[in-house]
Amino acid sequence: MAQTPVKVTVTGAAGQIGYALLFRIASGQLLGADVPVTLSLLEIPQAVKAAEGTAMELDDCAFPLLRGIEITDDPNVAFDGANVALLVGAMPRKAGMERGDLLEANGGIFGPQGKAINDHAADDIRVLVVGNPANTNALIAQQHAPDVPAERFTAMTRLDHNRALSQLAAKLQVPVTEIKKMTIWGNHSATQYPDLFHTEVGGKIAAELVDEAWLRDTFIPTVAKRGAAIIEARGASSAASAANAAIDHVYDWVNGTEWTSAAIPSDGSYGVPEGLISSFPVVSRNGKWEIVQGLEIDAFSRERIDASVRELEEERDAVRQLGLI
Ligand SMILES: NC(=O)C1=CN([C@@H]2O[C@H](COP(=O)(O)OP(=O)(O)OC[C@H]3O[C@@H](n4cnc5c(N)ncnc54)[C@H](O)[C@@H]3O)[C@@H](O)[C@H]2O)C=CC1
Ligand SMILES: O=C([O-])CC(=O)C(=O)O
Repeated sequence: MAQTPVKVTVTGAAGQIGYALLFRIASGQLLGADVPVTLSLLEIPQAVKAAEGTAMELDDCAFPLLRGIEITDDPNVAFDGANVALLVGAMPRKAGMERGDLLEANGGIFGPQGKAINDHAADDIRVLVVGNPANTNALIAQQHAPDVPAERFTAMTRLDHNRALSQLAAKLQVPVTEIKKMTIWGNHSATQYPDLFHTEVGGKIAAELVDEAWLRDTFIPTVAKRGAAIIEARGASSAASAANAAIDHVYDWVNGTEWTSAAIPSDGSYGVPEGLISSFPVVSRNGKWEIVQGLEIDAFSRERIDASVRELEEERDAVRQLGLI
């Protein structure tokens, strides 16, 4: 029997991440090479025409797995029956801004989209928030979707994870595939903590293979500030690498994976207040993210995890003050 296509809704479909993402979804890289999809593209009215242009190009690829494309400026239509929602549509930051500066500008987008997901999405909906500040936008969307299980709302720190893998691989002159158990903790922001104390390279702990000054003064800031470095170099924020990370996140969530990083609602593990959407070491089993348990956290790591979590609490309090949650 023909398989029912999976409906994937992408917001901000006419933006730069959208352009790097849609063709990969349609080619089967988001869910699997045998999973047919329909695409729903949500845009603001002034960008619908550009999204239509992208849809024409998608048609022109004749992707065997792509069973339909819908383009709309109405979230209630876009999320109707959606199985996967990639919330990308939001303003990107410019040179000199921190991601937190986008809180007010972008926060207002995610409440109505959360409500539309609540009211219209399929029962198995999975949501990945990419638009910044991603963790807190995910919290806003989740708070407007009381009927959807809270753990279906996640935010993207996979790009940070992949950046950390690449930086470490270059330092140790090993292929990225040699590196296991990399972790990003906390917020997708400059306070994030890429942790090498549980990372393994050839069976050895990565923190013991590099000197402490490099770890503290080069590795951590390079990973945490990579987004700004890309903006500085490219004149625009990361797009293809962000799309790639979104593909990695959803593919692994649906199909299962060993240790990676994802921002998911805290259950209180590792002292992260319950409910905050914070990055953790995770595995995916049976279509669900699970936090890796039982890790020892030393004082160096504790201080950095706490700082990033404090920032998440401040963002949560700020959006409360703004009446967004
Ligand atoms: N979590 C992460 O690792 C990363 C997050 N980002 C964030 O992703 C977001 C998108 O980045 P780009 O694609 O480069 O931006 P872009 O400006 O190229 O595209 C954004 C698109 O969103 C649309 N949009 C705005 N409001 C919308 C709404 N209410 N509903 C639907 N669509 C809407 C705009 O019309 C535009 O086409 C930014 O917030 C950026 O900071 C970017 C890189 C990495
Ligand atoms: O830094 C930005 O504004 C875009 C982003 O989130 C990233 O590249 O990590």
